[in-house]
Amino acid sequence: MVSPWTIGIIGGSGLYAIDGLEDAQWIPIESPWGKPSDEILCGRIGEVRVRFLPRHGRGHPISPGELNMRANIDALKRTGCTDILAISAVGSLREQIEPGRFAVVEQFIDMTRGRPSSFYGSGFVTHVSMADPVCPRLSEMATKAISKAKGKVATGATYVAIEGPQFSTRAESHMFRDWGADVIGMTAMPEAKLAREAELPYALVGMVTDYDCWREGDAVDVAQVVAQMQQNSQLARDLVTNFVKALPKEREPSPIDNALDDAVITAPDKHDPALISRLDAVAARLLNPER
Ligand SMILES: CSC[C@H]1O[C@H](OP(=O)(O)O)[C@H](O)[C@@H]1O
Ligand SMILES: Nc1ncnc2[nH]cnc12
Repeated sequence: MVSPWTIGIIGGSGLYAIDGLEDAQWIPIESPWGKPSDEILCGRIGEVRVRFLPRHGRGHPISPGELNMRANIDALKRTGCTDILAISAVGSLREQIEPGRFAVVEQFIDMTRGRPSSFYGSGFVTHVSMADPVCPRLSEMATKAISKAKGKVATGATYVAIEGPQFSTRAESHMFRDWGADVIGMTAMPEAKLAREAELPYALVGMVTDYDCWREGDAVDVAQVVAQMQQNSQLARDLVTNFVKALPKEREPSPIDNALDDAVITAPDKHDPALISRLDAVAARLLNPER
């Protein structure tokens, strides 16, 4: 029996492939939002359909601020994803969240600037709730999958997204700690917002690669991140396999499946047909209820 789950995996720095995909094929997906980061690796693990997208593209050609996150989320939705598990390299802002540990993210602080952060706008004005930005069900399953892979895990983390591509200054790093952030990265925003706008439950696992620069004498560099990523990449792959294999047979509906209910404020006679046509995948449930 085919599973009701189709899991989108967004692989971050160092995670450019996953293990154990059957019938795997890289498929180019066209999106009205432009070019996704790469083709999507489509296959299945057991009965579960899996869609894998390397966030920065294979070989990491795309910088965080230049990622076309709208195209990425739209493309995952077009391949039938019901849910997204995203994985990111992160710096730690807490002594007890040491490099090598996985941090399951619960909240975000968005310090990115000038990135297209919504599918909606004039002609279809929409305000979704981001109070609880991740799907608790996916986060819990991810936590169990990390533990099963014998990875160390911290839950309930707050992720601050910076614009990058430069790492933070020490003053910023201290400020983010004072604000309550636990981990730092450059990519999960607006990715998580866009997933919510596309009614896709989303969870984020941070792979801690460094202590950023708030500790006396510490400063992060790419070599450090890559070395730690290499040490942990098998664990990250195991976590993905464990996560998919442990999905329940049934998929109970999630409130995030209906995130657009009560979110659209523009009157139907003021809709912009050009925008509506680009929303054919992300707002399909609302716009084509008979599908
Ligand atoms: C290679 S260090 C900085 C780079 O790593 C993280 O990417 P991702 O979240 O896709 O794993 C961070 O956000 C930066 O883009
Ligand atoms: N310290 C850091 N700051 C921003 N992004 C990161 N990705 C990995 N480590 C990071």
